[in-house]
Amino acid sequence: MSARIIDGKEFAGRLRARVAKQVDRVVAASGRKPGLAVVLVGEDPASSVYVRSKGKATLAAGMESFEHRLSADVGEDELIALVDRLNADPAVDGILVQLPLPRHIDERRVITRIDPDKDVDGFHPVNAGRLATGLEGFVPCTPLGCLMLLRDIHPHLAGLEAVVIGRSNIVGKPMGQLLLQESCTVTMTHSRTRDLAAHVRQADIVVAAVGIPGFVKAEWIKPGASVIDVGINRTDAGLVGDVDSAAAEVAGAITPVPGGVGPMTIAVLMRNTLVSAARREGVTLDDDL
Ligand SMILES: Nc1nc2c(c(=O)[nH]1)N[C@@H](CN(C=O)c1ccc(C(=O)N[C@@H](CCC(=O)O)C(=O)O)cc1)CN2
Repeated sequence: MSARIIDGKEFAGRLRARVAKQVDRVVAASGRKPGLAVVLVGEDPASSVYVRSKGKATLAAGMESFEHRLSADVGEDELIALVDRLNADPAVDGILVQLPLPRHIDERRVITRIDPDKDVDGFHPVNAGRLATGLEGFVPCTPLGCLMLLRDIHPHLAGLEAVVIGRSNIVGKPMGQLLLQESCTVTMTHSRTRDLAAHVRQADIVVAAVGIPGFVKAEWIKPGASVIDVGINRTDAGLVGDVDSAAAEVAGAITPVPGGVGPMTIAVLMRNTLVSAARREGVTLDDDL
């Protein structure tokens, strides 16, 4: 049996179209477009591509894009000063500092300086706490995108066994929280989990976010399970995920790499930016976001 291939690119396109349709509500209420500020430090080629894509997607949605490119040797204090200016700028609804940052900059200090109510990446500890306690805040884009794909496959997630592989603050931990909120039975695993295969074999849902090419083997997957592959690993063979490609013969549904989770990250960022602007301006949005 071959798995249904989950077309994240197509799903993301539809989400971006729904966002674009509702931007006018903020414009009508406030006389201004929602604004997203993206900060890139250095010239990492992949990060440069992602930042360019974010700028293009922001403009395509009818929102304002503010791009700040700083040299790789910028001082931490200078970066913090920029974040402070963006926090205070009324035209900016969302602030995103592209990661990873150069090693001389303390990523945590920068992230915690962003106003939590403009933190459309959902990385600030206040937003992590809001997610963990069920309060309204911002949820990191990649795991929220994964959840949207999963909800599409499983209209009833409650009671399903979910295994998350990876415990990063950006994907693994928030993914676990989101699945828990959906009443899944969640097992958090990582590279030091004993007998990972045994955990994965029990899972109706597997989310792999470890950053190791082909780490999750096809024979670990329960037949019919839904597999969300968050890995984007650059190898000699091109871009590959964290899940062995043969898993598509066993799973019920699986995300491809590329074209699966990746495009959802930027689409959800557009969604979070619109939501931020709507909250700040007291505008009500449709539930389909
Ligand atoms: N501040 C942030 N930094 C980073 C985030 C983030 O959400 N916020 N996530 C990643 C990078 N990222 C967005 O920033 C991102 C990664 C991948 C894709 C994507 O569409 N990937 C394509 C493949 C494109 C390629 O060739 O690389 C796909 O999977 O189809 C979009 C955004 C780390 N940093």
